[in-house]
This record gives sequence, C-alpha cells and structure tokens, in this order.
Amino acid sequence: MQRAGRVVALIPAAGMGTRLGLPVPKAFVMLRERTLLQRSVSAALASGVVDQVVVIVPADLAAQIDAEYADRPEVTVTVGGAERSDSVRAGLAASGPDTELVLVHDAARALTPPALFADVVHALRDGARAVIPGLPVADTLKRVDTAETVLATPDRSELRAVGTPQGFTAELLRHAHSGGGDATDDAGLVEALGVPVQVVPGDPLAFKITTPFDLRMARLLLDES
Ligand SMILES: Nc1ccn([C@@H]2O[C@H](COP(=O)(O)OP(=O)(O)OP(=O)(O)O)[C@@H](O)[C@H]2O)c(=O)n1
Ligand SMILES: C[C@](O)(CO)[C@H](O)COP(=O)(O)O
Repeated sequence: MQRAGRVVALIPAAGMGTRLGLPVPKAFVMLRERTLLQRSVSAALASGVVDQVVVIVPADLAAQIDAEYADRPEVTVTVGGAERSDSVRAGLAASGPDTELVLVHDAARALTPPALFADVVHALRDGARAVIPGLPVADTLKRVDTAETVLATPDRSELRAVGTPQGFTAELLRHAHSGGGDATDDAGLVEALGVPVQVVPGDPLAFKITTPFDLRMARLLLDES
C-alpha cells in the first residue's frame, strides 16, 4: 500500500545517562566535536525520508537547544519526562496532526547510518504498521532468577537484539501510548495491543551508547572513518 503522509522522527534525548557516569545528560556528551543528539538529528535528516524531527530534551536545556535549531524549521524542540516512554509521549504531542508515520530514535544511538531510517520507512510504506530493526544475537543468553541462578537457556535462533529507529503508523503509536504505560521500547506497547511488529535487518553501527565502553567504542569507530 502506498502512503505519502508526513514522516516525523522523535528523538528522545532527555535521559540522564547514569550508566555513562558523566556530569552531562547523555545526549549532550561530545563525540568528536558534535554531541550525540546533533549526530542523531543529522542522521535522521540525511536519510531523506524524514519531514520533521522532534527532539525531546531535559527542561533546563530546552531554551538552549531551541536556539541552536532556530534556523531549522524542520526541527522542533520539546521537554521530556521522567521515563523514556514519557519523553516519547511528549514528542508525540509535539508532532503535527498531519503526521502519518512516526520513527522513534534514541539520541544515544548516535552512529546510526541514515539508510536505516530509510529501511524502516520503506517497510512501513510496504504495508507494515510497526517496524523495528533487529540483529541476531552472538552470545548464548540465559534467563536467571534474583540470585543469578540460571533458570533457562532460550533458543537464540529465535531472539533478536532490537534497536531504533522503530517505526509505526502515527495512529497506532498514539493508540499504544494513549493509556500511559511504560515499556523498554515502543514496540512493546504495540505488541501489548496484539498488533504484529515486523523486524527488519538492523545495523551494528546503531548500537546504543550506554556505558563508558560504548562511548570509547564510538570514538574509536569515528577515528577509523
Ligand atoms: N526519561 C528519559 C529517559 C531516556 N530518554 C532517552 O532515551 C534514550 C535511550 O535511553 P538510555 O540509553 O537508557 O538513556 P538513559 O536513560 O539516559 O541512560 P541511563 O539508564 O544510564 O540513565 C536516550 O537517548 C535517552 O536520552 C529520554 O528521552 N527520557
Ligand atoms: C528502545 C531501546 O533502545 C531498544 O533497544 C531500549 O530498550 C532503550 O533502553 P532504556 O534503557 O529502557 O532506555
């Protein structure tokens, strides 16, 4: 089915990044002269499939980031909430009513290739209502109890490590978030509605910069490029 409506990328950047252990909210950490957020906004716009970017930032940085993007009418800045899902809902509220497709993309996945945004949008335009990038897992995964005793070894051939951008029809994502609720990703809220979620091949460069090791890895990758 062909869809031609507006595509909005929501970029949650309001997290504190406690696992990174730096005195700056994670999205504002510098990665070779540009912040994680700046890199993620650029990647979304460079994809050629995104009409509007909504960045969701901590309240005390909103005026500064708004000024930074003052000459970019395609970039809107809004204030996030306590949990990632709250920040996504703030971004949805700031998206125009004419939005047809929404991509939710972590600012923390700062090295994501623009082509991944296009892959997700193409799968939506082919008719899927929910699309997420996923990669096979290389490690054997164990389910454990609170004492770290192994309970089970899931069959890893059935598992995917999923990232962002996660794409949805705007109608579906608004419905999934309408009851509030929290999930570690947006697809989780859609799954709870019983709607099929399609996995497309992810890209290892879209890894989430979460720990000091990840930040070091990102810097090394940029040095290499
Ligand atoms: N209340 C929140 C929490 C997270 N995020 C964003 O969601 C993305 C993924 O979250 P994560 O990597 O877990 O970031 P943090 O929550 O900041 O990290 P930590 O759990 O280490 O504090 C990040 O771009 C982060 O800025 C957000 O916008 N609002
Ligand atoms: C949305 C996400 O990036 C998919 O892998 C991830 O779940 C976000 O993690 P968080 O720690 O809950 O922010």
